[in-house]
Amino acid sequence: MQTQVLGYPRIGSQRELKKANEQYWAGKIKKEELELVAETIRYQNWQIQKNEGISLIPSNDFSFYDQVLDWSLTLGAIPKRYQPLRTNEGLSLLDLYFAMARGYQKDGYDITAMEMTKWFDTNYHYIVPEFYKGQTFELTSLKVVEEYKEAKKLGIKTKPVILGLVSYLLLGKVKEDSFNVLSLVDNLLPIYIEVIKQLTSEGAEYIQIDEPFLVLDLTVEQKQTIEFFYKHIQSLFPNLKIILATYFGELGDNTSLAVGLPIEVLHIDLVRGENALEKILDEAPSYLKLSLGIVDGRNIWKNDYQKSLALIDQAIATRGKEKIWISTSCSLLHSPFDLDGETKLSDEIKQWLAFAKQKISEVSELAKLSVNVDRENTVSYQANIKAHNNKRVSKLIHNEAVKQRVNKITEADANRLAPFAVRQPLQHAALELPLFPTTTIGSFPQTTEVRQWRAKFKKGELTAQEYEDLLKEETARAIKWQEEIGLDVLVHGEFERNDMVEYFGEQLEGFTFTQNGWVQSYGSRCVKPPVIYGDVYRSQPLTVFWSSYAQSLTDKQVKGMLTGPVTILQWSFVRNDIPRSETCTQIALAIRDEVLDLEKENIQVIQIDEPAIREGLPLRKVEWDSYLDWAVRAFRISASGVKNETQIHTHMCYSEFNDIIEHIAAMDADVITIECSRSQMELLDAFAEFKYPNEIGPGVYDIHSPRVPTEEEMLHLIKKAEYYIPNKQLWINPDCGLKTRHWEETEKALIAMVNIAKELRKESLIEVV
Ligand SMILES: CN1c2c(nc(N)[nH]c2=O)NC[C@@H]1CNc1ccc(C(=O)N[C@@H](CCC(=O)N[C@@H](CCC(=O)N[C@@H](CCC(=O)O)C(=O)O)C(=O)O)C(=O)O)cc1
Ligand SMILES: N[C@@H](CCS)C(=O)O
Ligand SMILES: [Zn+2]
Repeated sequence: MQTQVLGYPRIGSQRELKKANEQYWAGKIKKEELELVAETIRYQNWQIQKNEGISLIPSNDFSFYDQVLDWSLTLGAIPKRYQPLRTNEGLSLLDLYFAMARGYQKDGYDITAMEMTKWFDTNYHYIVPEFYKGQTFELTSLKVVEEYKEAKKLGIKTKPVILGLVSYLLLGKVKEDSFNVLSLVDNLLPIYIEVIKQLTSEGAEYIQIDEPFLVLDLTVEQKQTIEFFYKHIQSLFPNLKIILATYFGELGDNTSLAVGLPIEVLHIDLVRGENALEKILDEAPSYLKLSLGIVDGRNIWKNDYQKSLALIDQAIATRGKEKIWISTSCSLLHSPFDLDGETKLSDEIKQWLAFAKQKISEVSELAKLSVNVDRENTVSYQANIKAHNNKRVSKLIHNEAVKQRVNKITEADANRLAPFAVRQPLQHAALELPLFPTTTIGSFPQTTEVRQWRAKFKKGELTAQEYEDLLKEETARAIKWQEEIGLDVLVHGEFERNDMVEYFGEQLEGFTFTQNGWVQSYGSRCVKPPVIYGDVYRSQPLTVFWSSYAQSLTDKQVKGMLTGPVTILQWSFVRNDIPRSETCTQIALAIRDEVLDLEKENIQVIQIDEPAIREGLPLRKVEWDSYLDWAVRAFRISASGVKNETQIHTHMCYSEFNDIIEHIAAMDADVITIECSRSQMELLDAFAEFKYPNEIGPGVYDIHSPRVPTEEEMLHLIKKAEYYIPNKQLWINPDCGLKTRHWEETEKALIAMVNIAKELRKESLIEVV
């Protein structure tokens, strides 16, 4: 049986790439040292897969920052503003690449970064290609060819991975003029041909072409272009064996298109599209090989061999074993590296898990078992069955009280006492805030010191009291500084949190967490998603201590700061034995309890962050309503227990709102703060058109860049916001939390932001007079 892996985690088993990248950016190591780290990671990844006996190992799945940005550089899709860097002889292609990802503000240059957005419905972010009318392309980076050659030298004949032409175009954003992005196909095609030519002449037999858009709704023109592309490539390279990789969902109405393409292998995601197998087996022509993506690349649960083998058996019975490959559902980019390194997980839970390294063993084992007539008597099969049986009956997982509480939720539990129109004046009277109230989104810089205190505390080098005292000092400093600069609603700064989801996961029951289960979120930034293995509940307050402490230091309002149920769900590894909606409701009840405890402690403004609500939207539109119904309801359950006077905020970033605005409104938060500056306030369009009734804080500056915005820039954005939203509804705040920033730029930016609010208030007084 042939096996393949669609992609392997590239951050390194100990996040070596993250550390090396950050050192390179800080000028602490040379390019050669960074490249050596990268080479070592690639070598190790290939070796791990080879040792597991994977038949087709990917190359070009490594990336210094992001695979879509790699592809933009390969194709020469470099926005014009980077032209001065291209002609600067002191800068390498790698420097240009990092400048595109992160912006370039030094040596007299001030060039903004390219936009970043969510990779489908994952928590991974890619760099959005920018397209211009009539844009031309040129082969600029040969990374894909070089990495193929590098593996070949090591004796491994890989399958290079590239992004399909239509998916690449659809991932991008049209800039300046509005035009049909498919009009660029003719200009782009020659570069694809050139890349494939170079790869095949180096000996590449297989190329994996990723076309994830095939699991989304496509227009007729998009479908035709996909067909045209593959037919064209196959006519030019008749000996090339194309593996067409689709993932993150079912092919659905694109099935006949996909199975009819002139390709060698069609890869399908059987984790997300288990029910689609029959249709594909029916429709696929007999010569087509099917790669079954049976091992989940997006979760950490051990594969259920019994269930997987039933599907594999069905496929083999229909097509014969020569036509069936075994694979991961998608790239393992979304999985942590290696379970073996986890020494603190309970043995009971650990036996249910598999990280990337274990997942490739599963691919290999499944391939072997699928052709073994005596599989039931093998050690690997027996061990797998035993682990799953243990899980099914484990006392760790089920909690009757939680299930009963979920069943008893009433409509009233999901509704505030009075509508917003009644709540708003009560809140204004209670909070006495000025026009254009200023606030921040929650986190302040997580400095190296703060992270080191936590690391030392975890290693036992600081006592709990010492750690708490240091965090108290940091919080007190932040409160004092916010008071000094004149912010209206203060935050405690989130210094005690390692991450806005992991922190909650560490304290809630039904969750466990890992020591080293890092997954890349963007560039060098990683997250360690907690693991939800059982029914969730709150056994003790989660945040009350820090919010109350901060509130005790000031007469101004301090916002309580919580992560919402949908975001906790979305950014965790979620149990797969009950529907996600049920787990989400359990989390909502836990957060509701916390909201009520904060209110009891006289916290009058409480923010429940839901940045992931948009990202959780199913890829197919037909499934949107059902998701939005339970997701919005979960938020409402978490927020609705409070008095009318208590002001509930929510926050969202990286989100387009146009198509879900009525559901955002249905969340009924009193104030929503959103990331808005990079779209130059265009995101407000949806709120204006919908006549969104509640209050809004459109972000007035981009927090992802160290660049300090000028007062003029921010003022310009607020003036634009006023065009969309009446100023009585407007708040002034940055785009998102400031945890990734340094204090130096944070101070300058926020002082400027507060100044502008003061100016605007003066202006509005003059207007009234
Ligand atoms: C808002 N975003 C978030 C997303 N998902 C989340 N789960 N959380 C988010 O905040 N998705 C969408 C966006 C993505 N944005 C970000 C932004 C920033 C990060 C980030 O900064 N990640 C950190 C890791 C954060 C963390 O967990 N830190 C821990 C451990 C820190 C650590 O590495 N310690 C060192 C020792 C410390 C030292 O000596 O310096 C170690 O263990 O080796 C902590 O603070 O305790 C990152 O560094 O990548 C992610 C997503
Ligand atoms: N409260 C969080 C939200 C990030 S989306 C923060 O400020 O970091
Ligand atoms: Zn945010």
